[in-house]
Amino acid sequence: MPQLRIALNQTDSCVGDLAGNADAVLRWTRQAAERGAHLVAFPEMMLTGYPVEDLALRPSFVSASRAALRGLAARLEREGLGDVPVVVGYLDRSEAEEVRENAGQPAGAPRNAAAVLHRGEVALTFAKHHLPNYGVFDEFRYFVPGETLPVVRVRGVDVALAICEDLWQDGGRVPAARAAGAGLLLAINASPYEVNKDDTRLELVRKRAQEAGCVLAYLAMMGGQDELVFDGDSIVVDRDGSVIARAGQFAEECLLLDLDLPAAEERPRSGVAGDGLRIDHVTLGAAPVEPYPVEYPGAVAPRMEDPEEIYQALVTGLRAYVVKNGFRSVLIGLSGGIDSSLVAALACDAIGPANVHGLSMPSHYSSEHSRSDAAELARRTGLNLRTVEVAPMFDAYMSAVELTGLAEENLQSRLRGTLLMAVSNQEGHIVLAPGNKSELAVGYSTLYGDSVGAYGPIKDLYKTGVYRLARWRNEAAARRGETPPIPENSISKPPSAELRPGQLDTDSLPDYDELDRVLELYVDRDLGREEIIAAGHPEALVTRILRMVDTAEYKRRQYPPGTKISPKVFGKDRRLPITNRWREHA
Ligand SMILES: Nc1ncnc2c1ncn2[C@@H]1O[C@H](COP(=O)(O)OP(=O)(O)OC[C@H]2O[C@@H]([n+]3cccc(C(=O)O)c3)[C@H](O)[C@@H]2O)[C@@H](O)[C@H]1O
Ligand SMILES: Nc1ncnc2c1ncn2[C@@H]1O[C@H](COP(=O)(O)OP(=O)(O)OP(=O)(O)O)[C@@H](O)[C@H]1O
Ligand SMILES: NC(=O)CC[C@H](N)C(=O)O
Repeated sequence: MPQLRIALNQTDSCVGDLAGNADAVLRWTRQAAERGAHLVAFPEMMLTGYPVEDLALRPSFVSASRAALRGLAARLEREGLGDVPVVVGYLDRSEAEEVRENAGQPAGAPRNAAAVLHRGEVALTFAKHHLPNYGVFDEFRYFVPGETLPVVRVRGVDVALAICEDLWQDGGRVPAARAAGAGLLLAINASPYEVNKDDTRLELVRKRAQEAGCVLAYLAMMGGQDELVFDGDSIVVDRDGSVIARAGQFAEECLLLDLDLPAAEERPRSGVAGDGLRIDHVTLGAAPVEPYPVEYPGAVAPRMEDPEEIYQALVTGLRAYVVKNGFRSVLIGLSGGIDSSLVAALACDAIGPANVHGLSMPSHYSSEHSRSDAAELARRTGLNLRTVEVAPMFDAYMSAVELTGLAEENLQSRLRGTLLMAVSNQEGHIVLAPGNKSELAVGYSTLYGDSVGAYGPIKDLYKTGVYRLARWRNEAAARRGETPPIPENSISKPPSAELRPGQLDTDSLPDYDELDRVLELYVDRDLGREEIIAAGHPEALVTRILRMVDTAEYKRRQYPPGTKISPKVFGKDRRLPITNRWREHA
């Protein structure tokens, strides 16, 4: 049986940074080649970053991506790496020639593509066959599908290739790989993180390997792009579905693996492999390979439990947003409450406490513990804290305009928002918005007040989840013998916006346990009022919560982007009209 040493590079890339991403491909390829790899692979759209959204519609960007691909092939050859085939995702457009073969595709339409680079040339290109068009994906808007089954023969093994969604939908490249007699199916992916999705992916990959009848290598992207986090977790499974190797979560790494694979038939199969996919077969001349001293049998990296996994996803998303947008530091309004404290802990873990700045902004109604808990948080984490009193500004406003009730309450919040933006402008930190998913759902925040900011690290985490993660982070620190970052009082005291004397969240909202249970059904599962009541929730409560959610759409639209961790983040996953007279409730 021929042996193939594959290098699955579970790497990060940055959207639009063609030069930087090409450098990364070169760097990782060199390392893999030095370790004797026969086939090197990178994630979906590695060269352009993923998702490129409407950049796909800009011909200049498509041309630049194609040029970068050719440049990369030439560079690999120049640097002595040309003999190792490299599979890399990029943005392409359909060619006139292919249009004739794939009847109906418009010439020049963008393609979510990948190429095999070898000996200075682009040896083979292909496009994703199944395009995802749900949730955060809009690939029908951008791409035309590929209609081939790409197969490369490397050291006597036929390797069929696929891109992400090609595995998620039935038919297409998976059965075609079997029909073509492939010895390995290599799928390159950019699969956004969601809670429990690692389990779904594992089951999917096992099932598809059995259907394809060969070893399946699932290479995942790692990193973050705007609201999306890519958690890594590349997997290789045998044809019977058993796991051979699994990479770590939330880390860039090369999964290097020796595989014994069936030798390809002498004459490559040709024609249509199934589902109308034409086999596009290329035999790559393999370089003579020196016997290599080390073996790479494959290992399964340990899995994280849920709270740790979610916490790491939030850290990864926040770090990626800050760093990729060219910032070094963040600014947070610190109230001593649980939301801003958790955001501060995440920020300290993402970019280091020296780069985290907190502003305590007490007003007339702020409690003493709002100051002391913020100070304690700073002491525990080492972040930079300063205090700016809001009261004098508030008094100046109140002497200029007559404000009462909510207008007066919200003024404090807006003064804080203005202060945060002023310090951001002055010192160059980006402001983090501390709103959680429960607050966003029911509109429990002040427009241009506590909702100001560039990024919302916990916007997809319900309040009950905020408590869970805060406790987990403190316990994890204690287990390691470190100081737990979040003051115990911030976790145990009742939540309050502190905008009027003695105000508590429970004055305006149901108990968070109850609220979050209903929100999960309405927001995340799209159930209607009757179904939610039938699930055992009191009618009056359901009506009240649904009304709050429905009337807060305008606020959510103005909320900053933030890390997606659920299957339904507010924004791309859940798009509702603002002007909307449909109500579930009477
Ligand atoms: N459909 C629509 N499309 C566009 N705009 C719409 C709108 N409906 C109202 N509006 C506008 O929205 C305004 C009302 O929204 P907004 O000004 O936010 O004020 P509002 O939602 O009335 O009050 C803020 C709420 O957030 C609570 N809260 C909780 C936690 C923390 C904080 C904090 O600030 O620290 C606040 C606070 O206790 C209060 O209940 C209206 O004055 C109107 O101009
Ligand atoms: N005294 C304050 N100093 C600085 N920032 C404040 C102050 N009061 C409120 N804020 C800002 O407004 C945000 C909204 O307050 P909110 O009460 O919703 O959150 P929290 O105080 O962090 O947590 P909790 O809701 O559990 O009390 C805070 O997270 C914080 O960023
Ligand atoms: N990039 C893709 O095609 C991703 C779609 C796929 N269903 C996933 O979430 O993993």
